Amino acid sequence: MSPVLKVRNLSKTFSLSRSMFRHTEIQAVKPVSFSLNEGKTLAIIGQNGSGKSTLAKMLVGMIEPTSGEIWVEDNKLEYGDYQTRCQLVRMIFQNPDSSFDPRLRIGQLLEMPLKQNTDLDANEREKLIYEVLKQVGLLPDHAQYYPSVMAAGQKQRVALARALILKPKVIIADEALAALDISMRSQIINLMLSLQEEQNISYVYVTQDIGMMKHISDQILVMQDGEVVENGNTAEVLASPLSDVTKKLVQSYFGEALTADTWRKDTRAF
Ligand SMILES: Nc1ncnc2c1ncn2[C@@H]1O[C@H](COP(=O)(O)OP(=O)(O)OP(=O)(O)O)[C@@H](O)[C@H]1O
Repeated sequence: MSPVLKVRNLSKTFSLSRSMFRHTEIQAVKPVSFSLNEGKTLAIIGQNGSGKSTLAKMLVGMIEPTSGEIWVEDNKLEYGDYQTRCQLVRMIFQNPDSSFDPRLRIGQLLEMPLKQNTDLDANEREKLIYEVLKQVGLLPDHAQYYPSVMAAGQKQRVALARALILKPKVIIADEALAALDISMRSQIINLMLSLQEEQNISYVYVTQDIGMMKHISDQILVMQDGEVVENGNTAEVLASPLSDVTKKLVQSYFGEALTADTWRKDTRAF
C-alpha cells in the first residue's frame, strides 16, 4: 500500500519583532517527516505549545512552511494553491461556529466549496448537498437551517459534511471533538470511523486525548518543543514508549504503564 500523505522535512520558524531592531525566532516545528497510508489514522499528540497545531495548519495550507514538502498521492502541495489543496486535504476545527458564516443556511455553507472548486451545475450541487447531509446523519431539511439553531453535535456533523463534500483524501481534525460531551463525541467518532471504512479517507487527529487515540489511531506522532520525539504504530508506541513525554502521557491517562494485558482490559469508552 503506498502512502496517501507524505511529509518531508516540514518545519516552521516564527519570527517575532520585539522592537525595530530585535527579533526573536520560535522554532514551532523542527523538520519533521512522516507518511500516512490510505484509510489509516494518524494521531499527533503532545502538550500545549509542542507544535501540533502549527503542523496541522501547514498540512492544510493555513500556515506557510519555512521548509519542506507535503505530497498527497502524486500532488505536491504548494502554499497558496488553495484550489488543488482543498480537493485533497480538508480540516475540521474544535469550534465550528467560528468557521461558519451565521448569515448562511447550512445548504449555502455546503454549496460554497462546490461553487468555488467544481464546475457542477445547481442541480448537481443540490444533489451532492443532500447526499453529504445523509452521510453525516442529517436530513435534507437541515439544508434550510441556520447554524445558530443547531445543537453542538449537529454543527460538528455539518463541519464534517463541509469537509467531506469535495471528497478529500485526508481530513485533519484539530481538537475537533474536545468541546463535545462524551456521548456526542462517541457518536461523531463512530460516524467518522464508518465514513473512513466506506470512503477510505485518511485522518490526522491533533489531540491531547491519548485514551481516544488508543482506540482509533493506527499511528502516533508525539511532539515536544516542536520536535517529533516518537513516531510509530500506536499499540507499539503506547505499550513501549521510548521518550519521557510519552511515558508521562501514558502514565497520567492510564495510571500505569500499558502492558499487553492492561491494553486488553482497558474498555473505557472514548
Ligand atoms: N502565529 C504565531 N506566531 C508566533 N508564534 C506562534 C504562532 N503560532 C504558534 N506559535 C508558537 O509556536 C509554538 C507551538 O504552538 P502550537 O500552537 O503549534 O502548539 P500546540 O501543541 O498546538 O499547542 P496547543 O495545544 O496549546 O494549541 C508555541 O510556542 C507558540 O507560542
